[in-house]
Amino acid sequence: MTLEAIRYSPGSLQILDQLQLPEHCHYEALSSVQQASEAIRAMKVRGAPAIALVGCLSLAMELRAGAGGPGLAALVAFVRDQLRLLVAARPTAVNMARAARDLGQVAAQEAEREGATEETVRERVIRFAEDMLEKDLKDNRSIGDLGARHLLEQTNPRGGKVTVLTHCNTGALATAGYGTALGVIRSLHEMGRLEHTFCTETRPYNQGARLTAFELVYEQIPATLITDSMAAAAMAHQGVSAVVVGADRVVANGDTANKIGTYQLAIVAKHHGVPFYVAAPSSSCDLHLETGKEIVIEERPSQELTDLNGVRIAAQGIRVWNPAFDVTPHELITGGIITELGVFAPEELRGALSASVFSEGQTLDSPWV
Ligand SMILES: CSC[C@H]1O[C@H](OP(=O)(O)O)[C@H](O)[C@@H]1O
Repeated sequence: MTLEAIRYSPGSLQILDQLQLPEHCHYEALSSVQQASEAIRAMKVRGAPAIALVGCLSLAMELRAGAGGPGLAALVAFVRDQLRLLVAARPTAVNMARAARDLGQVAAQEAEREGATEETVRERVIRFAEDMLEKDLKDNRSIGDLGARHLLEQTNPRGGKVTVLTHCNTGALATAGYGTALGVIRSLHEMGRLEHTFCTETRPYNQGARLTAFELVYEQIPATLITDSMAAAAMAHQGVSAVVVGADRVVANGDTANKIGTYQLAIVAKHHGVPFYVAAPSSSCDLHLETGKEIVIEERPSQELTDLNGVRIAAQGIRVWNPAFDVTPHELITGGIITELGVFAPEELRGALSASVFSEGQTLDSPWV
């Protein structure tokens, strides 16, 4: 069994407080959108898919408790207002914005249905949010298996094992379970084809050292922790077969926003001829944006860089730049973009996804919320 970032049953939502990992496994109960928004902003829960799941399930909790209304129009307006609050919590990952658009559509469409009541609107939205959990887990298993098979074909035709380098945390702690890039590593391990994993510590939040290392040790997957600055040397001397990272937003031309440090990994991988993969569900793809230049990059508080476990490690008075993400140009994504629908070259993405990413009646430029 993998670790659970989210524990949900009708009427109960808990998140594993990832600020306390790996020392303490503390689950925090959430019962409102405001609480979820604050937990997401504080990065108690993080990871593009997990952010969307916790946000939507917190709205389900409120609706199950009878929030919103009275009247259908007021209820739909309430749903949309709550979703906007969640989308505003962290701007770079697209998953929450996509889920907000979809949930808003579900509420509005049900409210317009002949015979609709407040109860049926609440039920439709709750069910959509709950179904997201199972879909994410199913998508991640597809991403893991499709990515593992593609990576093996591209890097190791002789049937041996491969060594993969990954960045940040893209595992069970960033999703409903199994993970995206870490899902590929899990699938390689299950196939008996994983020689070793290198995980970068991923300063300044240390998702790699605190979360990915925790998941890999927990499941006894062979892995070595390295600093972000060791990645080039690892690719030069440690037999790295491929780099696989996650994504917060993949745009139409394949440019990808992901955790800060991803861009330089892609440059180093290119230099060493190491295939560079992005693993992400289609819900992390945003065909509304043409290139990565349009992606809003979140900047986090300077204390997250200057302090470590509440102790200041940087000189007082120094200025800080702390972007949480960077953008990797599509031409550096040489292995491909691994989704639950298949593995695509960046130039194939738009055609492959545009027919399937948008729900009925959505167009390429449908507004998010
Ligand atoms: C499958 S998680 C995708 C993505 O989210 C992480 O960012 P954060 O920890 O700030 O939420 C990281 O960029 C992962 O690659």
